[in-house]
Amino acid sequence: MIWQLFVSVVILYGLVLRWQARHRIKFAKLYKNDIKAAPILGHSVHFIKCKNNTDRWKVLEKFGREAVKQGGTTIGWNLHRLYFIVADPVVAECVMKHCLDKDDSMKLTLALIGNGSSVADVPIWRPRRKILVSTFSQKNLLAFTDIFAKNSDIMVQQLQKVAGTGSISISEYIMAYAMDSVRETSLGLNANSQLNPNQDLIKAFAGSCTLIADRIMKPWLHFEPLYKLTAHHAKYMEYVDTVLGYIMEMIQAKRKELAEKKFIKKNDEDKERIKSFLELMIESSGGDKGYTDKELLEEIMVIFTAGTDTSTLASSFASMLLARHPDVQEKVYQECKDVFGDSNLPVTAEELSRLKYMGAVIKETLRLYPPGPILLRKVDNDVVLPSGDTLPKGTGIFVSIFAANRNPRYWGDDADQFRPERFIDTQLKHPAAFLSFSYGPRNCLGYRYAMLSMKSVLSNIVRRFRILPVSQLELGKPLDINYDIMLRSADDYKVVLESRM
Ligand code: HEM
Repeated sequence: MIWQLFVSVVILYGLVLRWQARHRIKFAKLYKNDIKAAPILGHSVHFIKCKNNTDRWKVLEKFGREAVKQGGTTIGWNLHRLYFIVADPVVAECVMKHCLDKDDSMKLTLALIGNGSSVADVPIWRPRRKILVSTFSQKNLLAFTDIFAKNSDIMVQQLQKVAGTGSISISEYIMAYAMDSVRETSLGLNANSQLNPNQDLIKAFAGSCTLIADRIMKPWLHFEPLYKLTAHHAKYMEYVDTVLGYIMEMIQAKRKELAEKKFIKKNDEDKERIKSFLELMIESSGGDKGYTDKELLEEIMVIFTAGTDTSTLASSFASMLLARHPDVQEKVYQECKDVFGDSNLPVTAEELSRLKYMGAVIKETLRLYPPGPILLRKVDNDVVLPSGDTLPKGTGIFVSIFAANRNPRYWGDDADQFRPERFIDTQLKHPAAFLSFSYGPRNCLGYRYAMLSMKSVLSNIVRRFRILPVSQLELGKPLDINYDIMLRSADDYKVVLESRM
């Protein structure tokens, strides 16, 4: 009797879910996907078979490529949840304009970022985005170039110590540079972790990001009440408390400093001082009447999380690609010689703006290896697609930046080849054809910051070192990649540096 009751409840629940999903089921029938789906599990069956993140990435890549094969879009079922998979710029432009809410999986970062603008729901995000935009002004960014120049000089001094000693993992050095630059531009603190690497904040920040990525890839850790019982959660909270405690102290100190300065007349030195994101956010949000300490903490965490790993990965991938394409590296080197001559002075914003070919190398790197290869959003209201079909509320959006950036319809038959000239010779076929920094009202705010920072790093490396592959067999070959919510090198970013001096 109990058994029959249980079966009846399960069947009834299934019917309710199906009735709720009726518009999505109708929509799904309009799209073809040649990748087989299993009953109940849907396409998520392909993830169950994966042994590690490399296997998971292969499945995700396959879905993106399937969308391209089917004309730019396809669908995928994750249990009863429907995802609309997009690898076409025209459709991407539409969904990224109209679907601004992030997928629920982003909520797994809650303890670290809270309601920070990169993950917040639209009503919280919209006013915060306005404040953030004003802090990324051209004037502020150009002032940050001095910080990038100083820190990238320290980075090459560290690299000089290991040049000529065999293969090194270049991302370790670039990550230390990025942490110092982000910390200095966001908090105004010159912490110099490149010279003192064993700092609690650095370890705790890196540890918390690793644990978030690990959790996102393990669906059994997604259910919050159960997750809270695990050792994983305990370790994560230990890291989070260290990071947030440190930044909160900095916020309170800055508030105190600003309150004391209010009554002192500004002198010339004060006017020329570089203002950090923290100070700019306090001012732009309305000073004492603006952001609370908690809101400031959340927005600083956005800059930390959005700004460190992304540009570290891009500069590290670019270094590996330069090692595998010596002809491209030679052109970058010649351009650096034209712009900097024999100067060993810190780079300036004006000089960085003249590095056009290097700009193309960075974009081509980001096109082929976008640090965030997948973008997940959700549909809160029905959206009419360019095809005239209605994308129903409740559907998930999976934009495969990786596949769209390699879509041959927009990039030609050599779309998988590393060819920086394509960013110099030709115009984009569609404004959303290059999606690495996303597109639309919720795109990346750090684009210009990242370009200045990456040019500073790469110009300093290329001027001082010849970057070589670990083996001659790697020459001209694409990179082997891995995934843990970010695209990573499967070869630990290994290169060999040879001093040019
Ligand atoms: C190569 C480097 C970078 C890449 C490839 C990149 C890419 C992205 C992507 C794909 C998004 C998601 C946008 C969306 O959901 O549509 C994003 C958001 C964001 N990025 Fe970046 N990013 C980079 C560097 C940076 C840096 C250095 C900063 C800050 C210093 C930054 C700040 C932000 C912020 C604030 C957002 C949230 C925007 C919003 O939700 O309104 N990014 N970025």
